[in-house]
Amino acid sequence: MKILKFGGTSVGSCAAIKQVGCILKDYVEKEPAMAVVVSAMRGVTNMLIQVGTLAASNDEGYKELLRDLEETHFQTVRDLIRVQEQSRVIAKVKMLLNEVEELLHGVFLLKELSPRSLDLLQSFGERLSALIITQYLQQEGIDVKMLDAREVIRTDASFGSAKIDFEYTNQAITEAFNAYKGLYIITGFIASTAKCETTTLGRGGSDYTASVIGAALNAEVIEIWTDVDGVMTADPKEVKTAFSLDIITYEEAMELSHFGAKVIYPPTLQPALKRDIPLRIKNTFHPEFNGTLVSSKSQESQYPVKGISSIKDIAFVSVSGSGMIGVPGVSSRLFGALARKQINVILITQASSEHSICFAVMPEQAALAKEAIEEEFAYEIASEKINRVHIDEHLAIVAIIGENMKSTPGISGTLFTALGVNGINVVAIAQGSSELNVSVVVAQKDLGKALNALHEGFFLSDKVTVNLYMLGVGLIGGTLLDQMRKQLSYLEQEHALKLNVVAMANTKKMVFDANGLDISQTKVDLLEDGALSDLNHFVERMKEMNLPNSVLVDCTSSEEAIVHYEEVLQSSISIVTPNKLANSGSYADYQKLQKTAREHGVHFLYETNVGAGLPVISPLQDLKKSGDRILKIEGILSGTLSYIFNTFRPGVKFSEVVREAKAKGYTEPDPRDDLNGMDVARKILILSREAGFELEPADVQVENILPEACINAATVEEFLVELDKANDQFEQMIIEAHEQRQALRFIASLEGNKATVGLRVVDTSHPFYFLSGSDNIIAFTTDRYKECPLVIKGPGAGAEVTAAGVFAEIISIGKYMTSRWR
Ligand SMILES: NC(=O)C1=CN([C@@H]2O[C@H](COP(=O)(O)OP(=O)(O)OC[C@H]3O[C@@H](n4cnc5c(N)ncnc54)[C@H](O)[C@@H]3O)[C@@H](O)[C@H]2O)C=CC1
Ligand SMILES: N[C@@H](CC=O)C(=O)O
Ligand code: NA
Repeated sequence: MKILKFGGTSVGSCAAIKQVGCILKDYVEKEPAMAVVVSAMRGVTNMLIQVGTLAASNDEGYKELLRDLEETHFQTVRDLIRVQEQSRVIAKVKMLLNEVEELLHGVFLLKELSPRSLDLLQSFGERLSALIITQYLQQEGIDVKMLDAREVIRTDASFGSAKIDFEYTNQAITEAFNAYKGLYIITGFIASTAKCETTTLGRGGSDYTASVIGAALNAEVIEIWTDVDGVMTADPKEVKTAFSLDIITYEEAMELSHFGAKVIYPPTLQPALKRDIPLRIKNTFHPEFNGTLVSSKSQESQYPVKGISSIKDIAFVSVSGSGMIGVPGVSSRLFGALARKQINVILITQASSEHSICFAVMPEQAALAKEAIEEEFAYEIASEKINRVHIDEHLAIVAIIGENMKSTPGISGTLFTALGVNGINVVAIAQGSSELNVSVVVAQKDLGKALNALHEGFFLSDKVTVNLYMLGVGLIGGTLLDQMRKQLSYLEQEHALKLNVVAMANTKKMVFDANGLDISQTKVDLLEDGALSDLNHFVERMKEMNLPNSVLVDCTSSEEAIVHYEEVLQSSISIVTPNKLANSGSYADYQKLQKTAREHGVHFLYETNVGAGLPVISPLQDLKKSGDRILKIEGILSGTLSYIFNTFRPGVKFSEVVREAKAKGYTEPDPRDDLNGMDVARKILILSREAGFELEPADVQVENILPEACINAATVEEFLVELDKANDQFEQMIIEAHEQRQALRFIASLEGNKATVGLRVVDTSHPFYFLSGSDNIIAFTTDRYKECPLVIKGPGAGAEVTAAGVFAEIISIGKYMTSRWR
């Protein structure tokens, strides 16, 4: 025998009831013996309570609400029942509703809704739905009969949450099922006293009905049909990657439901559980899916943790003081005082120092808890042996749950790593001695991030999602977007790395989507409907979204952007950037960012600051880390200036070559930053710092090659016009060099702690003579590379290579995140 229970959403509309009909039709062919318990239509119980409350407060408005209630049911009949049968069924429904009307009229006159009347009033929800469903199923040719549970389930008169008389009830159920071998449609939630007064069974009442009937008939399984795919690994509203579990134990179900999984309410299933009757949670709207089996059997599973659950809002109460150490009876007095005030304690922690006891309660009980404890310990508080009670609010509890945790080492390692790398502070920890549940208290604002980080750590360790905030989608950012678009599915399939662009901004617009923007669209389309760009808001939103594994990708050249770096790193968000400004300001600022990133366990990566996509900074860092000493750095660090002096020849206009470099995407947004040596100065400054020298910007000697008028031009266009006028001056320089078989090279060097940048003349014997395109060349002379320097050479500017360098660093963060779980 199978017992099926359909909850409110499963019978909440005409379409849903039709769906139930399909499921049952399918079942009756294969499963001759079964019974079906139904809840009231979705929202109806609440409406009944509301209408009763209005009537009791002598508010005529109850009549209108009653009409809505009538209409809901009439409309369902009209939608489900064939026209020629409608009036007959509507008459039956109307008879029940007339009773409701009479009852409410009495409540209205008496201005009182007693628990007894409320139970009777609520019973109509199930009686109406069972009636309509029975009529519908009969019309569809399914042989069914309605059973009003009040005929078989007997309770005491504790209205609202009545206690069942199992002896009578079990007997009555058996007799009812002996008398009729077909399919019963049974009202959930309601019962009756020996004096035929209607009662209800309290929270989870329809589940309880199914369980009581299942236990009485020793059912083979109880199927709870709802609107989700069984019990999920986490709340899918919070964790998009949550998935449903095949099998869990009663205890796991119990723990999960205690911490907020609303799918079932196991306490009401006790009668069935006592008889070891398994439950299956199924989705009415996805019936072919197997759902979750809840039974006494624990199954070997690839996941030691079965689910992650939470309580959104708790208050954390701390009682501390020297007078607690080694004094027996303190906790008994403490919890006794709470119990007397009916305060429910959700979680308790005590450090072995015994100096404090902390516990969590619902926020609405916090003040009462404080009062109760301060009253109980008034003497100790007055004599300063115990401190005043301290309450922390806006906290939440996250719990990992699973029977197999007890036999699996490393669970807490994963738990704290997942929280730690995402900058989530753990306020308190509690683990039951059964090791079935490990709970941590965290700030409420971190709850979503904590759930996602833990879910990733325990269930998706073979796939990591990195959330990207893209600031600046000009040449480099736009190219990066193009490159990512092409690689998304490859990275996901071959490298278990999902890149989620959750925000994008340029100077004009900004857009956000925590689920990930659809980057198959162009940046123009994506930004079209965005809000007006505002960097402060952008950073605020980043913090509010509070997503795990977050990275800011700053592809601007903006001074305003770097102002936020410290705050971003402090929010446990990594940064990847080609923007050189942050590392080329004051040494103190440079150091501060390095330190902040280290302290918060996040990455600050900027390989593209020097040599674009060429590996320059990381090899230098490796030399330094492995104990080498940097003696000298010499190089051509500007792709633009390299291109210009590799291309510029007598007879060619200098300003035209500059325009070409700009068109090829080598230059800074303002090419003067290249030509005035600033960009190169920044790069040698960054390299010097990476090499261990504490240089300030003013320590770099820069020889500028631009005429004054070019420097002073108001816009890039005006600058290019001015540059046209200076062509002769550059022509003269190149002619002289060519005559000597020499080349012009813009060289940066660092020796000791002296850094210079300027235009030099080199002959064919110089290693920098033979270069082409946008080549950079960098020579490191070190203790280990003394005779022959370590040389890195290759294209050092351009959109594709730079974006690729940024992309590589994003991937390296993803890889690091994946490696955490392996
Ligand atoms: N072109 C190259 O070969 C290389 C460039 N870089 C660096 O890459 C960065 C980007 O360069 P490009 O893409 O050429 O610049 P770009 O001017 O084409 O794009 C900059 C983007 O940043 C946005 N932006 C600027 N300020 C902003 C603000 N305050 N708020 C929001 N958005 C803002 C702009 O709207 C634009 O989308 C620069 O820092 C540059 O130094 C680094 C290595 C090589
Ligand atoms: N404008 C820069 C771009 C790379 O940093 C250059 O020309 O090198
Ligand atoms: Na580089």
